Amino acid sequence: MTDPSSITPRDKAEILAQALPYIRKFHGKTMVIKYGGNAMTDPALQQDFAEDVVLLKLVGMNPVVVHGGGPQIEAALKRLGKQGHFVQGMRVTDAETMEVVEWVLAGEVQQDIVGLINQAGGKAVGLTGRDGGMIRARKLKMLDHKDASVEHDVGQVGDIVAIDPSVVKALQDDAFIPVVSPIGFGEDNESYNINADVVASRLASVLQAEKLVMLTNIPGVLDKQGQLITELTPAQIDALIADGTISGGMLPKLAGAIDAAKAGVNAVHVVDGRVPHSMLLEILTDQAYGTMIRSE
Ligand SMILES: Nc1ncnc2c1ncn2[C@@H]1O[C@H](COP(=O)(O)OP(=O)(O)O)[C@@H](O)[C@H]1O
Ligand SMILES: CC(=O)N[C@@H](CCC(=O)OP(=O)(O)O)C(=O)O
Repeated sequence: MTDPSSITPRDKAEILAQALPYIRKFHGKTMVIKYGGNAMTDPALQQDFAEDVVLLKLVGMNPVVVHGGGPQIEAALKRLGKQGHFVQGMRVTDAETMEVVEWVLAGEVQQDIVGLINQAGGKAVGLTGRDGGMIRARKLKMLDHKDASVEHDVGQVGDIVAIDPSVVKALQDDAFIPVVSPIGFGEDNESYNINADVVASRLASVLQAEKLVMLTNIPGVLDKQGQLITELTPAQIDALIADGTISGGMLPKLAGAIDAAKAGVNAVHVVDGRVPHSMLLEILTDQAYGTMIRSE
């Protein structure tokens, strides 16, 4: 993979010229960008991210940002003397944790991203799954990956029942950039904490997005030797889960990626968000970054 910091002016001109067919091809298309909490730790990178999102919008695409915030929730819990706990990549969410999740995701992380996009010249609007009745959820019934007779109680973690994308579409049509926090609502108006990868994947499917780009803190999916795997099929992913190569936060990411690819999202990529402008390079150049997930 090319390190973008080593690109010369001549390379830059080449990249700009290369971008034209992609700009034409993706005009009017929806790009769902999952911005992982681990990819947003550096302020300079956050600003680059916001500028890239605005650039996509200005050249005629429809970026939709779904953000995470796992490390930021973790830090807030620590300040309250609470220790976070995960089962198969999902945070065990009791009532107090749910309050922290809502306040950190919708109050802090989302508003930071909205502010940065607006500063970069875009018009971002922050939403949770409650807004416009977007994300209906119920309590997740989580079965063990290795032994399906074992069920884990992960508290107020949501399983998506349905996504109504009309609020996102209305905002897109009015030139706004939606920034979605992964919080759903239940039948009794209770809140659910939903993994941001799951929300991004489902939203990409429902919107029939052209691409789903998941920005994280690793070059892509790695094999047992730590080498980057550039392409993966569902069968290969199953094998990597079974032998323990894929674990933790990569589990919901890849489950979501497969679902989106199968639902007709043309390209699903897991990309290193710590590399400046990796999302833009992925969308607007010939260069492939990270891991692409295929539907078969
Ligand atoms: N085979 C694998 N390849 C790459 N990352 C993996 C793999 N298995 C587990 N992981 C973990 O998944 C993490 C990415 O998921 P996560 O921490 O949830 O990030 P994000 O906040 O971007 O969603 C990586 O940092 C890594 O620790
Ligand atoms: C159920 C569940 O695990 N929810 C996540 C929501 C945030 C998230 O997904 O953040 P990242 O994308 O940064 O990992 C959590 O509480 O951490």
